Amino acid sequence: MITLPLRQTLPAFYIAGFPKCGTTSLASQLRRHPAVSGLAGLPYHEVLNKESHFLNGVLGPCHAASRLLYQSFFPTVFTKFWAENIIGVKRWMAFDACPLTACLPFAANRLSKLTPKAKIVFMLREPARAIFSGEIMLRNMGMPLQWTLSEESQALGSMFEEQQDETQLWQDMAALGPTDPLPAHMPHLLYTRLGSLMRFCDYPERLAPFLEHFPAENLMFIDFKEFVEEPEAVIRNVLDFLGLEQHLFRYEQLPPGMKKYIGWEYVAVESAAEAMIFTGHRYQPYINARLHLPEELLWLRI
Ligand SMILES: Nc1ncnc2c1ncn2[C@@H]1O[C@H](COP(=O)(O)OS(=O)(=O)O)[C@@H](OP(=O)(O)O)[C@H]1O
Repeated sequence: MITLPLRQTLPAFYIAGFPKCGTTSLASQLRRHPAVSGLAGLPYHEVLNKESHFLNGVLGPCHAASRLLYQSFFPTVFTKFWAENIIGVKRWMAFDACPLTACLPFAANRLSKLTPKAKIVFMLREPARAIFSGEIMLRNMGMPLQWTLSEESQALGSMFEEQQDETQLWQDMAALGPTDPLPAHMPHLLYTRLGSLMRFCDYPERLAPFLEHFPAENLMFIDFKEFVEEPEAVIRNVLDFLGLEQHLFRYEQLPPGMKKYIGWEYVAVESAAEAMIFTGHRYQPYINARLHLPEELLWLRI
């Protein structure tokens, strides 16, 4: 709070999603550009200077709209001064790479009020693999999930059935005004239910509010596969999209951010490779059929 008068910045751009689609890796690469800063967070974990969770209610359900509070996440005027006047970059910019943003139906409206000129990058990945990656992350964090994509399940259909409280949550989130308090149980339901992860991957529905609130030329879409295969080319496209100087960025290969580690004690999984193959084959067609991916997004399939 003491430093708040020095924190006058809101994001010039977002990596708004989607969860488990390579957002941490892209954010780490962009932070290496001298004109770019992430959050002024803590150094202990790769996500702490990457994603604010501001719209997810990290400051409490009533504080997910305040410009001043959002500014408190970003670096002070000293960082901007240093970058622009001493290093000599054209324009210094901060960004938030909270991948849940793209999943929140009220986010586009709020971001358009806070930062109408912002540019927004979305990374998309084949849904079954994104969901499986999410499951493993949550299990590794000790989450007692009631569902799994890693085991032969007789109840394939019912496992994917959305529960009433989830359906209600999505209706409530869609109806939120720009400064309304968030539903109190929102973070819990979003992080624990398979239905939520399925909704996250309903890319056309999730992207619709962003297309409504931002001009199309401010939005960029990245195929996770392309990012993995040609990282430097993709990053350089992002630099162009953001108007960042190419010559100030030197590409270096980094370890994949938030990489899956199958280490929880779960009897059905014998190896990460086996679990991946099994998941891809068994659930991928089912998930895609339920999501009704339109023609334009069929490239996401394995
Ligand atoms: N360069 C590269 N090559 C291969 N795979 C990569 C790369 N960068 C990120 N990843 C994979 O992306 C997954 C993590 O995505 P996110 O960083 O968006 O996750 S998070 O939502 O922020 O938790 C996570 O996927 P899984 O390993 O399947 O869990 C990362 O391994």
